[in-house]
Amino acid sequence: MSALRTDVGIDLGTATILVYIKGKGIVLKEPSVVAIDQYTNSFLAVGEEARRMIGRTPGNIVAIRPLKDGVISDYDVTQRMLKFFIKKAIGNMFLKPRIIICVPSGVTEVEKRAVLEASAEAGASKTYLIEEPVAAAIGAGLDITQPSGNMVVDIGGGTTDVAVISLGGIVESKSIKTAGDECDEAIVKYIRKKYNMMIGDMTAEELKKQIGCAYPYDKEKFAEVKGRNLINGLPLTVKISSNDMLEALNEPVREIVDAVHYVLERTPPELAADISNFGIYLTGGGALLYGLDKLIEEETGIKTKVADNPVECVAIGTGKSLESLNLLEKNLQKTENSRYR
Ligand SMILES: Nc1ncnc2c1ncn2[C@@H]1O[C@H](COP(=O)(O)OP(=O)(O)OP(=O)(O)O)[C@@H](O)[C@H]1O
Repeated sequence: MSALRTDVGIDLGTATILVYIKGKGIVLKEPSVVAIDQYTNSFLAVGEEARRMIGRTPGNIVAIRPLKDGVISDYDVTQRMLKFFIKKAIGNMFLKPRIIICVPSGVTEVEKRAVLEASAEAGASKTYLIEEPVAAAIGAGLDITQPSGNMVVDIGGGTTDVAVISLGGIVESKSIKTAGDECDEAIVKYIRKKYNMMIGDMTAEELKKQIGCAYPYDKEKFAEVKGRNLINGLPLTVKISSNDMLEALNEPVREIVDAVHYVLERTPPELAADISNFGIYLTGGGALLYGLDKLIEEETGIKTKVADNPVECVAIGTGKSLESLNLLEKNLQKTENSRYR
């Protein structure tokens, strides 16, 4: 019977949800967004379709991200969303799956419980939690089972997790609520102040992906951005430069670099020596911000590398940990669903 059981790994991210099925790999990757009709409380759209509705909905419809800031801010919606994605990814199973879900390293016991309950409600037979930096390190291809220090900086939508991992566990870490979303907000604020123009979060995110940077490009880049003129209320188009982006993103980027320093300063010397040999690995979508690796390398003097497939690292790591559930057992918090029924 056990051969029929499916093991599922989920990266329940604030920006993206990825589902990994043992033996198949990543089968689903969608924005963690739902559009809800407030009159009926029913879901109108989930995932990519709902993301396109952000900032464009009439009064009775809201497009929300229930996991904003790396925590479950709307429990009921998260639960329904998780259930929807699990069903979409695996269909109706004969045997209920075992599920490993990734959570940011700073989550509270209450938030962990909320994730476990949501998973149970979504049909898991057993749910295990794995801390995001551990999954990110495994996904980045680091051998964390050895007694040597590995540093991972996972920059997601809502949180940045900086962690030093050795022997499969976190030795030192810091989780801050500054990541991709804060960068988008910083861009919105900067453009409002400098150009008297209001742009939406999605436009800011596009701009960040196009010409955003944490370190100057060799050759300055430009992009046109459309928004609303705050003085006369009319549509406006402005040409923005990558140097604008550098200035706009200075504060959130600085907070991320400071978090790396904070963890390095508290890392035991033997492990710090390992990190300076092996380097720092950046994972998560935020790792794709141009020049962040260069900046961290310059500021710490330690070789810094963006992992392959940074957006998928956590899901891949969660998936790989399914293969060695027993080995990682001590880092996983096991919960029988029956406790929550
Ligand atoms: N090319 C890019 N340049 C800069 N940022 C990017 C790029 N591609 C994606 N991002 C950002 O990465 C973030 C999403 O990353 P990811 O999918 O790893 O987050 P998450 O795992 O859902 O969030 P969290 O770890 O906080 O739960 C978004 O803020 C997105 O704008």
